Amino acid sequence: MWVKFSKMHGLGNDFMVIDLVTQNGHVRPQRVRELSDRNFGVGFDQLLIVEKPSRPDVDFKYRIFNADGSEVENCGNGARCFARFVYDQRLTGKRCIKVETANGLMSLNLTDDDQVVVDMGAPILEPQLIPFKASQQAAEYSFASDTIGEVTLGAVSMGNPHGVLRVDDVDTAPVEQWGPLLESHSRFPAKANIGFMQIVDPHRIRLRVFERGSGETLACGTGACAAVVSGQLRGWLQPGVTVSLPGGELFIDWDGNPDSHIQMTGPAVTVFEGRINL
Ligand SMILES: N[C@H](CCC[C@H](N)C(=O)O)C(=O)O
Repeated sequence: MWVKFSKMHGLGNDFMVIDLVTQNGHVRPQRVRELSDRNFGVGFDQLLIVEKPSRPDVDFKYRIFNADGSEVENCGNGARCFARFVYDQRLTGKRCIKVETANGLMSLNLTDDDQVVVDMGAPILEPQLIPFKASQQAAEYSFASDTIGEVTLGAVSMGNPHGVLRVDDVDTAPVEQWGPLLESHSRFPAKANIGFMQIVDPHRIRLRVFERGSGETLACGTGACAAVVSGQLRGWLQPGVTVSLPGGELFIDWDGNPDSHIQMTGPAVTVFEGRINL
């Protein structure tokens, strides 16, 4: 089934975006893996699918697939590109767009200065909902890893699971070595995205993220939210944080109340359009 697609990115975290509202197609994990290949396919970190919503008070359904073909609950950088895509493709004339994901509802707002503000919802901190194996909820957890030794991290879900480690310098952090080990650690029954966070000051961090199902990416929106939540809960950060990722900067605003929603602000860029046999 030939379909049109857009190739987009949010700070270098790159996506293939397909409208299955006006086009027909079915997503198969094996085909996702083929298309995500940067030599034999289009190449992307995630595939984003636009579908008709399942409820009348929502504009679209937003589905996300990692490069390995796994379908996941949320993608922050993808949400900004989703909003830009449905507006530019004239699937909606709205600049405030409500979408449903596997994690629930999100509001996406296209601003006049070419940014996108996303209401990312409230963080999920209860271990069993992250999911993370722990006897009780805490701001950080320490446990032994056979290969790494003692590990201390924060555990936060933004609909998708994240582990957040503090490091002195992201440039020398063991992302390639520890990322895959912690991504698949038994304490994360659904695996996890692993963030390596350097505290610059109470309103600025540097961050690298080894993403579940895609490896290290140039930016991770849910990872930025998880890192800011973890940093504030651990007393290192104050509300209103600029997150500097290898691909650029996001602004993450959370007042520290566990029930409060997190607002993420950042860019979304269309690189090219194409046609592909899905
Ligand atoms: N790899 C993530 C999904 C994409 C998240 C990331 N690209 C973002 O911007 O939030 C996971 O398996 O939960």
